[in-house]
Amino acid sequence: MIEVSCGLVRPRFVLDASFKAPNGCVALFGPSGSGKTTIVRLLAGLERPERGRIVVGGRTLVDTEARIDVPIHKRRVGLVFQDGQLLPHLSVQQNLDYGRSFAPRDAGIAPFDAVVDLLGIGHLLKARPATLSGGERQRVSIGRALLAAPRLLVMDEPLASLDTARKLEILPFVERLRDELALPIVYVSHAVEEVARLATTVVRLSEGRVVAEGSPGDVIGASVRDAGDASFPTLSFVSAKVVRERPEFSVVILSHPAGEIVLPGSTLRQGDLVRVAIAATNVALAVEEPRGISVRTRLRGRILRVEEGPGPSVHVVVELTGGDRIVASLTRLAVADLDIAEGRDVFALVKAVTIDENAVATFRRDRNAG
Ligand SMILES: Nc1ncnc2c1ncn2[C@@H]1O[C@H](COP(=O)(O)OP(=O)(O)OP(=O)(O)O)[C@@H](O)[C@H]1O
Repeated sequence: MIEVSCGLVRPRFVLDASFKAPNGCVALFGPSGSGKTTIVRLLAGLERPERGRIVVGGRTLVDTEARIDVPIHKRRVGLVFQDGQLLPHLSVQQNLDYGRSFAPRDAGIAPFDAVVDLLGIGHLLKARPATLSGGERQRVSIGRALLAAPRLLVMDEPLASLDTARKLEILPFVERLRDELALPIVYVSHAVEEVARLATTVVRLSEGRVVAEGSPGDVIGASVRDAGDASFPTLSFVSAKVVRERPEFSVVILSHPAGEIVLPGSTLRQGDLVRVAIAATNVALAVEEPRGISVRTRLRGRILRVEEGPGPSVHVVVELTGGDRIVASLTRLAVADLDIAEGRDVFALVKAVTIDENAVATFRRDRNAG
């Protein structure tokens, strides 16, 4: 469990944030200046709250009333920032050793080979940071943080400086930390697709306060419409299992009670349980089964409600056969022409190529499913 309840006042900013999240990956999400990095600094001990408490895994790091303030080097909080911050004059091996030197004696010998293996950096040990790609540098900085035997890993925009291909290279490693090492992670990001993929709990911040807290589906999914952040896309989350791999087309086929889902991607394997984030703008509706159409993903469902608004488009919420909801963004003209209304049976159509691979969460262990 990660519990934060902190207040502090700066000249133009007031933080008054509380959340309680089970172990897993807790994403701090919100617009610029909402207080994400401030919470990171409080967790790491780089800053002190004026009042409040921070408890991680039953260990109190801060309690202003009880005058507890565990010093930085005893917190066992590993930090990974956007720009890796490796020591340039040292090799990868020496950078990793430097991280290991922070591991407390009673933490036992950090499993160096296991960390190197987990992050796939064994072939880089002799290299200098300047000769690594951005993705490799981030893997090394994650390794350095892990070797200090942290009890909590805090990642502040760790992928922000990487392109899509490099992000796809790192995300599976972060998933392994979450699932295989069961290391609690606090993850800061602006990118909704990263949050959709990694988070087990999302804490949404606005102006120093927690405005929503819960599962990704609840906080950034279909059930909660935009709470004042216009740049925030409406996403739906659909969970399904990979039943077939079609490597010749670089796609996999998922089975959902409402129909098959085709996903681009080469890293998913048969049997994987995945949670796919689908943007409402990428969903179309058909009132009868379409034929002779290129869209492969055609999910059966029934319209739950039509969320009227003043603009040209509306959100139509569809309850899929067998569970999960999907939101389609349609013009009001289409809604009128097709007589789209509550209770009507429809097919939700999703073009596979519109699904962002970065937003597909894979759960190889059932405890994180859902
Ligand atoms: N050292 C400081 N002194 C005074 N104000 C600060 C300081 N650091 C940050 N702030 C202010 O605190 C507020 C919250 O900043 P914070 O960095 O936590 O936001 P954030 O959500 O991480 O934003 P971003 O996504 O842009 O990184 C901002 O208004 C910022 O200007």
